Amino acid sequence: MAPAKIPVTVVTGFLGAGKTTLVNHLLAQCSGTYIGIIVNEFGEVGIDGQLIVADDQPLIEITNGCVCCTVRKDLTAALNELLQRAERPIERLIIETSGLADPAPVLQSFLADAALLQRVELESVVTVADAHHILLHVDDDIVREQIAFADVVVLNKVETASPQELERLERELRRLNPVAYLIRTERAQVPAAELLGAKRFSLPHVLSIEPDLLDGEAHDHEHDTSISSCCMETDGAIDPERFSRWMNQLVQSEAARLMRTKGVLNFNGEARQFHCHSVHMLLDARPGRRWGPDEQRRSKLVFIGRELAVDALREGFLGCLAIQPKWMPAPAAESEMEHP
Ligand SMILES: Nc1nc2c(ncn2[C@@H]2O[C@H](COP(=O)(O)OP(=O)(O)OP(=O)(O)O)[C@@H](O)[C@H]2O)c(=O)[nH]1
Repeated sequence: MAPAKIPVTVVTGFLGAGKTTLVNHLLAQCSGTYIGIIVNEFGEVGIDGQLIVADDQPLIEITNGCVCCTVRKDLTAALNELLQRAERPIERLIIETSGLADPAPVLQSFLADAALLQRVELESVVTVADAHHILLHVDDDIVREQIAFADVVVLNKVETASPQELERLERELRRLNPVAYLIRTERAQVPAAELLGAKRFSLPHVLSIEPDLLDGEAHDHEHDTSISSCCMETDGAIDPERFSRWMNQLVQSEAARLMRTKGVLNFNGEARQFHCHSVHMLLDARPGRRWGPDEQRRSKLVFIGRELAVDALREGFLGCLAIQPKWMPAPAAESEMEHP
């Protein structure tokens, strides 16, 4: 008898919707299950790999592009690598796409790869929608595709919207996808049993949206090339007050251009990491895990947006160092990329 196929859940949704929060919540509920995780980030420097709490679970981070195009081959390679290097048989796979990924080519990677299809089975596509921001982006092709392809839509951050707004959002989501199972959540608190184990993926449904999906070469989606990312990194400790002041000002002054920041920070004198997020003007910072005794305490902050003022961002970030250099050095590392 052929071995059972490994169920795969694809978690998608726009920048900052709550995908990593959802993945962490699912992992926390499935501590007895050996789950392989692949996480893809838009920028060159990965942060999500550090934000996902996957202590004993195998995790591969794909950076340097968007999983739906430039690194599509990397996704298949990452899947094969996970399956090979796992210490014991993987029971389930979760793939978190970048917030700018078109889900169609991601699904294509599975459905058009005969060898992979022998081993894995798409169980469901879960799209996280941000109740606070979805209407800002709902006209973007990528967002519409993410919703249209969903088997489940998790309408997250519901505490930020009124009951009337939620009704309106749900009508909009239903218009884009009349068949998806819809769940309202705060902090992506979905019982794992509602998402994992329920086979909801429907090939006829995705083919009705993208008829040539099974044609391995087809790849006709468009990207918003005006969105780019850059990352600042430093080994110097960050002053929490300076940083908080700077970030608060930044998300307001750059509200039109800055869509997302996420970072892991080494705050001066703190034994724990600090995780900082902004989604447009919504700011969130909270302590993360303790730094390891021999771990290099490197701060990383990724910015995603339109026409990012990279020099000003770098200057602002270095201005948060606890010990200000006498001369302003180039940051330890800095990278920029544009959406292909
Ligand atoms: N207010 C509020 N914030 C939330 C909720 N769920 C998640 N967040 C916050 O939203 C921010 C983004 O959450 P993530 O889970 O990192 O979002 P993501 O979709 O993985 O983001 P990308 O990887 O950039 O696409 C974080 O600060 C979360 O703590 C929620 O229900 N309400």
